[in-house]
Amino acid sequence: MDSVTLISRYFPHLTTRQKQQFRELQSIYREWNQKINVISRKGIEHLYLKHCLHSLGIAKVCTFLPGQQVLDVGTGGGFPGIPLAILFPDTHFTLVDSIGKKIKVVNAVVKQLDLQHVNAIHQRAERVDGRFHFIVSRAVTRIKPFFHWVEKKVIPGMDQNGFSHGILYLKGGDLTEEMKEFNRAYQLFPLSQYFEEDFFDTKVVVHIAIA
Ligand SMILES: C[S@@+](CC[C@H](N)C(=O)[O-])C[C@H]1O[C@@H](n2cnc3c(N)ncnc32)[C@H](O)[C@@H]1O
Repeated sequence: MDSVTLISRYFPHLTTRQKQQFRELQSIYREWNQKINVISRKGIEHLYLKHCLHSLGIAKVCTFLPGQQVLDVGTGGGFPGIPLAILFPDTHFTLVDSIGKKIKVVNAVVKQLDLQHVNAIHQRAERVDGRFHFIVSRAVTRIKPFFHWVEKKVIPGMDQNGFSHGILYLKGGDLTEEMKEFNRAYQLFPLSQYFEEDFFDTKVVVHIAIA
């Protein structure tokens, strides 16, 4: 199944421009990954399943609205921020990472895809200024320290769909211990309820409401 067919299967309303942007990602990452390693070799082979579709799991849980601000913490090569930004062209995205060369790759992707609603910053998450409706992330740290880094950066409230602002974190595997140390309410959304590939069997989105 080619790249866009996989994404379109679960997101059937993509525009021609969005399909083209997803299609272009593979060659852009292949080219940049030779200079600066941001995705493992295996990851590049499975770019659309393990990086793009996984990132878009967040979109199955929450539809970002025009004008909302979303922060991607520890974006690395741009995940989950870049696929989400392609899907939501009217939402503003800030992608941060503490490693400058990763932000260099993200900036190249942003430029090549002409994603004018995306801003990439070389910064530690704890030091980012600004306030956001949602904070997204994958594979950066445990939920408890992550929450302390970012909780004050969320604009408390609820969107017009009744979904609380807050954190949307992509996690996998057994979360029992990790969530036990986190003394706050949260909700888990298993991605297997949206995507049928085995890869998603243990994957979840953790939503921490800051209302
Ligand atoms: C394993 S990578 C994950 C990258 C990307 N989120 C993904 O899933 O492909 C973790 C990233 O988090 C970044 N990172 C770790 N601590 C950070 C912090 N305090 N502020 C900003 N970035 C951080 C690292 O530089 C690294 O790029």
